[in-house]
Amino acid sequence: MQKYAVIVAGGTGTRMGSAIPKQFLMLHDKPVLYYTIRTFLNAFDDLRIVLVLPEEYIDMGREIIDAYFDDNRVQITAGGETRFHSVQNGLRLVGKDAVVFVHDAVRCLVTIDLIHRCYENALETGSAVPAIRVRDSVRQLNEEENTNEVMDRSRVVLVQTPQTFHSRILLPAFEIDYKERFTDEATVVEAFGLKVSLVPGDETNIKITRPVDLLIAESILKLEMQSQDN
Ligand SMILES: Nc1ccn([C@@H]2O[C@H](COP(=O)(O)OP(=O)(O)OP(=O)(O)O)[C@@H](O)[C@H]2O)c(=O)n1
Ligand SMILES: C[C@](O)(CO)[C@H](O)COP(=O)(O)O
Repeated sequence: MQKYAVIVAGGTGTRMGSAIPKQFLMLHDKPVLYYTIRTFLNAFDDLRIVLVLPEEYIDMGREIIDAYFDDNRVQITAGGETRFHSVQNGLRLVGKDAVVFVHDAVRCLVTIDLIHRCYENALETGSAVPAIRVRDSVRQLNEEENTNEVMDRSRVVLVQTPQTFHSRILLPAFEIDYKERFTDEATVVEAFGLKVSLVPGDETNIKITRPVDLLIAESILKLEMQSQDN
């Protein structure tokens, strides 16, 4: 089975507030993007990457690929106005009979185990959406009455990437017109009329969104590097 990872790095990182988009910030001694690409390439020898970048950062992205990776395995394309549009652009380079991982470039601590778990589940059921349980109590805001009420947290999960699908599901699903609720692939596939299957995500598979996330990622990476040394 062909395997593609569409790695979306087309955002500008407004919540991070850095001079360059967060996917290019340094984590330890390499750009955030480097770790994401490395893990996917190491997960399967025959996996190809479609890297989606902001138009104005394509040269910077290409420099990272040239410096660290086999550029025969990585294709670059330009992103769009929202994450949905960036995924749509990336999917144009994906083959028809394949398993497709769609992954946030800024979830750079993704593990090979999680990628394999998603692959196996997508082969079996057509989809795999990683998710973790919530640790905090959860409340719902009722805007109309300006009130709030507790929710049953055992019925709530936090959704991660790589969201993984057979291309025969994902490609037609992404022909749909954009809606604001399409914050991930699962919402698009559901709008296409299919259910998605959840798999256990990883606590450490965080999305670097705000400056504090970069500090957390740095600490997790340090721990991982220490455990590899021992
Ligand atoms: N038009 C966009 C917007 C986002 N992304 C990517 O989608 C992932 C998750 O998005 P998010 O964390 O929201 O990144 P940004 O949009 O860059 O951040 P912000 O919302 O703070 O501006 C990131 O890897 C980001 O680069 C993308 O490819 N194209
Ligand atoms: C795809 C995602 O990472 C799943 O949790 C998330 O929906 C991306 O959201 P963002 O607002 O674009 O960061």
